Amino acid sequence: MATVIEALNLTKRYGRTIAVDDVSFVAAPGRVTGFLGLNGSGKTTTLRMLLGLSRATSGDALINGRRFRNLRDPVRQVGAVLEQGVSHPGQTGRAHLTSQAVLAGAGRARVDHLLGYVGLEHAADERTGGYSLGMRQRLAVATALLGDPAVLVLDEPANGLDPEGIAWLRELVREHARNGGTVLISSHLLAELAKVIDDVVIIAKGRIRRAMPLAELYGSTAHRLRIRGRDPRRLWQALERAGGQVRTEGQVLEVVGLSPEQAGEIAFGAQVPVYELAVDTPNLEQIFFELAAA
Ligand SMILES: Nc1ncnc2c1ncn2[C@@H]1O[C@H](COP(=O)(O)OP(=O)(O)OP(=O)(O)O)[C@@H](O)[C@H]1O
Repeated sequence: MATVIEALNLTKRYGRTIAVDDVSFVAAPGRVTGFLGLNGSGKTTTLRMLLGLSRATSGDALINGRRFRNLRDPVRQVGAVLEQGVSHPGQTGRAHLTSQAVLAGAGRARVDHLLGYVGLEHAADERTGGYSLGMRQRLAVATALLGDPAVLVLDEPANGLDPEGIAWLRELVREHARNGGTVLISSHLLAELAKVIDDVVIIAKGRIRRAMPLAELYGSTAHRLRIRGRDPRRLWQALERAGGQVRTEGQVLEVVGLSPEQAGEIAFGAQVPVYELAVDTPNLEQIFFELAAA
């Protein structure tokens, strides 16, 4: 069955601090939802409530309509990679996975399959204390997948992964969603995250700033032009007269509020030869910082 993650007016207070303030969003099946926030914005607190590790002050965090603690067989429904994955350093990767497999009702064949799937087959019998951060992340991903859950909650899963590992993770996440699964993923690697997510939820100071498809977020953001001409001052004045908002980076003007066609015509009308005109496509990092700082 398709499984939805829902936060409904979720609030968490620690004394006078409101860590999470009336947060609502949905992560839908068949889609990858990015959860973005600066340090201290309330991401981890939200995810912990979702996973039954912390109790909401008010509101609800639901997986398929139920609170985590009311889920039947939670490890078969939800797999999670949280920061600082837990494995005993003296245990081998295989032993760790095998002990966790008992909880998930998974057999040895599944353990072997997952060790291969996450690329740890060669290190499976080494102690995890000797694993690199990236290898520990791979083991955490394997652990999350043990019960073959429809929902994956991944908090900074790319930590410590090399470029190959990041590409592997991207494919894993996309495939999970293609197969109808629900993925909620947080990462501070925004350019990478933008390649993998369908929907975006941005949280700042405990409150949701945006929750929408990524394409819609891009569409709602003003495109920025970069224009360089022979006489920047004259060009600036002409663009402003036509309603553009202009900033400058030395010789290059940054313009919001005009199309490239309009800017080109305005420059022509002002008799300023244009040497360069480019449209900056909105990028997640830029949009995020503007929203997170506001
Ligand atoms: N156990 C706690 N007791 C008191 N305050 C807390 C506790 N846990 C979190 N907070 C506060 O709640 C706010 C949100 O913290 P949270 O860890 O959820 O942020 P975050 O977005 O996950 O940050 P990071 O990216 O650094 O993990 C912060 O102001 C933090 O100091």
